[in-house]
Amino acid sequence: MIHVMGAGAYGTALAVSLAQNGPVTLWLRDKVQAKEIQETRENRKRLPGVRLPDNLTVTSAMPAPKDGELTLLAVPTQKLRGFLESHVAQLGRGPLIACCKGMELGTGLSPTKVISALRPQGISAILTGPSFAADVARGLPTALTFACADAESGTGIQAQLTTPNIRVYRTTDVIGAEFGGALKNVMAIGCGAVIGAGLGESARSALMTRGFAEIVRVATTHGAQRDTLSGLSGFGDLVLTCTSEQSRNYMYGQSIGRGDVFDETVTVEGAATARAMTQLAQDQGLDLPVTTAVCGLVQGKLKVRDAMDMLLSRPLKEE
Ligand SMILES: NC(=O)C1=CN([C@@H]2O[C@H](COP(=O)(O)OP(=O)(O)OC[C@H]3O[C@@H](n4cnc5c(N)ncnc54)[C@H](O)[C@@H]3O)[C@@H](O)[C@H]2O)C=CC1
Ligand SMILES: O=C(CO)COP(=O)(O)O
Repeated sequence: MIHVMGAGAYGTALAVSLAQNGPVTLWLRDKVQAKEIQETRENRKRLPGVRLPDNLTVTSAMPAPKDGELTLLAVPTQKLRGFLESHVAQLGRGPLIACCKGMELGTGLSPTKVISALRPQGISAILTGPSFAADVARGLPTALTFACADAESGTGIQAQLTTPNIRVYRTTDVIGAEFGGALKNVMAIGCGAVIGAGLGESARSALMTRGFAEIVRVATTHGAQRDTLSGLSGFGDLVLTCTSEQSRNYMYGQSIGRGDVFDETVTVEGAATARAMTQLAQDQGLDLPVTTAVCGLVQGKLKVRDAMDMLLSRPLKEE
């Protein structure tokens, strides 16, 4: 049995795909909604048009995972601490696998660090990489990174997370996987803003590339390996998110660029992460020009043109 916590778009999609291997429980906090999804076999709110397989059970009763059973945490990064504070005692001693991308506002902590802070014993790991929920749920091919500091346990979990349409690669570089996944969303907001403001695709390419250099710089400063950042969870997800209109971060950026209002209920991880990383950069004396510019955009303190001018007028240097 695999347990998935959070029936948002991604939690539901992962549950659907994993159910190809065996029984899965999908937990959500709202009793009425859980009953409706379990009965209609569809998560109309978050993942419309996808029929849930028979061996996927949707419930609002918190399951009690047995030792060794995997629990996937698919709530947004900024909600992870609150979720764990309420439920960590019930989750047992099995591996807890974050399926979210971001850094926590206020602490600058990554998802696995938040998990370890609330449950110091046991494995905390992360599943990340380029994949839209709708693609995963429809059985389209995807490749993800599973990062677990313990190589032996990681190998076993990698096999359990692999499904007919999700090919899972393994790494022990948790820091690299988490920084790549968190910061690609920040860059996607910036790229969306560039396109929304009509600055052109050449400008977007410049921003993506310099954004990637920034991700590598900050992540390696924190101990990440370059290879991880060039892989699925870094470069791979950056490309997907900065170029696809399926991405909420990218579309949020576009709305900033156009000066439109964006639906505040939509999950946009990069907005809080830009603020968390800008704070971290200030505390640690790091230079993160793109992230800082995106932070200015999401806080409404900068216009896209001014942000671009700021980046373009920095001192000239070697690439
Ligand atoms: N949607 C996608 O295509 C992908 C999403 N992700 C990541 O997955 C994570 C979740 O995103 P989505 O599922 O798309 O978001 P979503 O907005 O579709 O759903 C979030 C869910 O979390 C639940 N939730 C919020 N706070 C909670 C709490 N304290 N306790 C229990 N449940 C809580 C909400 O009720 C909602 O159902 C994010 O970090 C995102 O970056 C990763 C890859 C793809
Ligand atoms: O992380 C994602 C794709 O890998 C989903 O991106 P958005 O959260 O921007 O929709």
